Amino acid sequence: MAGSSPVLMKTSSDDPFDEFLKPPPGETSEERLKRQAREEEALKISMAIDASIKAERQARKKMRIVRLLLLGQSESGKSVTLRQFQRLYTPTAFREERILWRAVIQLNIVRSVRIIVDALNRPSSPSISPSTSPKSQARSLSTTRNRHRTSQFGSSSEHSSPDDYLTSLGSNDQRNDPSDPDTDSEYNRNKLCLDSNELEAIKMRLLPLRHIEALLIAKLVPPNEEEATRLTAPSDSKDTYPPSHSTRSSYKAPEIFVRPGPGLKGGLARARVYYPSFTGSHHSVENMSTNSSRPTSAGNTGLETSDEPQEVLNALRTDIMRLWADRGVKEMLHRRKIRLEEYPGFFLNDLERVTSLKYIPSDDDVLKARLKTVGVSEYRFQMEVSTGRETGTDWRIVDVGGSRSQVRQMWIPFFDNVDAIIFLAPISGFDQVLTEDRTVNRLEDSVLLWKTICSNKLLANVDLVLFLNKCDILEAKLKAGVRLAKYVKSFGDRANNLETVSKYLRSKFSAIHREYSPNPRKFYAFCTSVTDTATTAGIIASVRDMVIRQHLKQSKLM
Ligand SMILES: Nc1nc2c(ncn2[C@@H]2O[C@H](COP(=O)(O)OP(=O)(O)OP(=O)(O)O)[C@@H](O)[C@H]2O)c(=O)[nH]1
Ligand SMILES: [Mg+2]
Repeated sequence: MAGSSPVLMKTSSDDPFDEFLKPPPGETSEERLKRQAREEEALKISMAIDASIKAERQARKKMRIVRLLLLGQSESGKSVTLRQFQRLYTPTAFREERILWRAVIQLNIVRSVRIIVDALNRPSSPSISPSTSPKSQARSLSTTRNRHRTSQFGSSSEHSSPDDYLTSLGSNDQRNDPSDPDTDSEYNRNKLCLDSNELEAIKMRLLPLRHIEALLIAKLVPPNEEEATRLTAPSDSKDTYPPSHSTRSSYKAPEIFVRPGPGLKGGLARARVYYPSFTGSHHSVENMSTNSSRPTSAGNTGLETSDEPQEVLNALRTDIMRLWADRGVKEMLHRRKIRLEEYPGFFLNDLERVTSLKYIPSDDDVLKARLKTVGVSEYRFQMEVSTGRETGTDWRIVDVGGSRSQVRQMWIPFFDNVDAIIFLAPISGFDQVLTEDRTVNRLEDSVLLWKTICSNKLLANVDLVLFLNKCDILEAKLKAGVRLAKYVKSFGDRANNLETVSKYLRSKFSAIHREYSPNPRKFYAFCTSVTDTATTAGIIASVRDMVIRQHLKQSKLM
């Protein structure tokens, strides 16, 4: 039927726009000129729009967005690495935020004191000795490397974390057995340099720290963040975390966390100290800023604060220092394999300074402070220190929670579009187990994770940078006589020093990288102590250059 319409017949054979664009019938020459002027103007506008779209596209191309992902098990040093980037490349924001970390450091100190006091109050347990525990049989990495979630090196940790240690005690029924001849209280009565009256008096005077701990948790943990305050009892370790655990008199501290992003800043900000005056604009990155937080100046070092936790810590510092300096306490901790110096957030050797009323955390303090990450967060910043090719680079660094309970699958969406990954393997943990799963050796967990990351097809073209981290702790441990060969049989009788051990472990990680990478790619590895500002600055600069290079390479491929 359509063919019967003369009009449609006409338009279908000619330009369909002719009918609409042809000059109006009877147009005068004056009208034609006006119309043509209008059409020219419209064309100009249209071309200007096109040009601006093109320019915007080019600008977007020029504005480089570099994406870096930090991966690794819990306590591997991811957040510290992020803080190092902040310290180096957004120093103004980093400096301004230092004061916010004071509450975290206060909490870290309170926890260290509680670990000591609690250990003093407990009878010792022969079953925790690595030599007597059946679980402590060291097994070689090579024989069990393919088994998931099994104890390769023994679940008894020679230098376990506080939670490991206290939990293993908690599961021991001999704890309150009065017939146990080798109790620490007995030991303390006989051997402490502080006499028992002094010791009891100190413990009594330290009691207000419990209130301070509760206060700090209330300040740091966002409202409605229940998970942050509950005791972390992984479902697969019921034996060591019985449900009745929280009602015990034993101290099993939940690790305080604040979610990254606004949660982190908000939590820190709630715990901030108010100074009579503060300065300045805030250069913080977008997702770290909160409406409620006005940064205090870290420069006001001469001002005293009204901050209850700081005042209480200041008032109790002599007692804390006496406790920590006491030879008997040291011996007791040594016998119990509690190496507080190696725990995250250790500040007991800096008490004089960090409990001062005028205390402002230093860069090093911020890097040493321990605050667990939960969730995944993107940290955005532009380098304040922008030289040459870094100009205009917009960095996105993703920091994730590394514990197994953090569901590591949450990492996967961040694999897309990533320029490089820094994978942190804390190699000092060769004789430790995971806090969240005490059947898994920390080094083994790192190796398995590394294997997973290397073999991931989504990451086939992503450069992987390996930080064999916590080399400072590793060195101290090796010097103290802890032998790698006991936990990694294949290490054999090689020299038990930092150089040999780190080289050996590096070669193992390199072999996995070679074997499991879907495509051949370069292997970058550094032995790091990311809390150390001097050595880490150079490493971070190398990583920055490498990431930028990789980013440019990827851009050209696109
Ligand atoms: N001595 C020493 N301590 C380190 C090193 N790296 C990290 N730490 C400390 O270890 C603790 C844990 O570091 P984080 O950066 O919080 O660990 P994380 O990987 O972010 O852990 P999650 O947030 O639980 O996934 C902190 O108290 C750090 O100060 C290191 O190389 N040497
Ligand atoms: Mg973290």
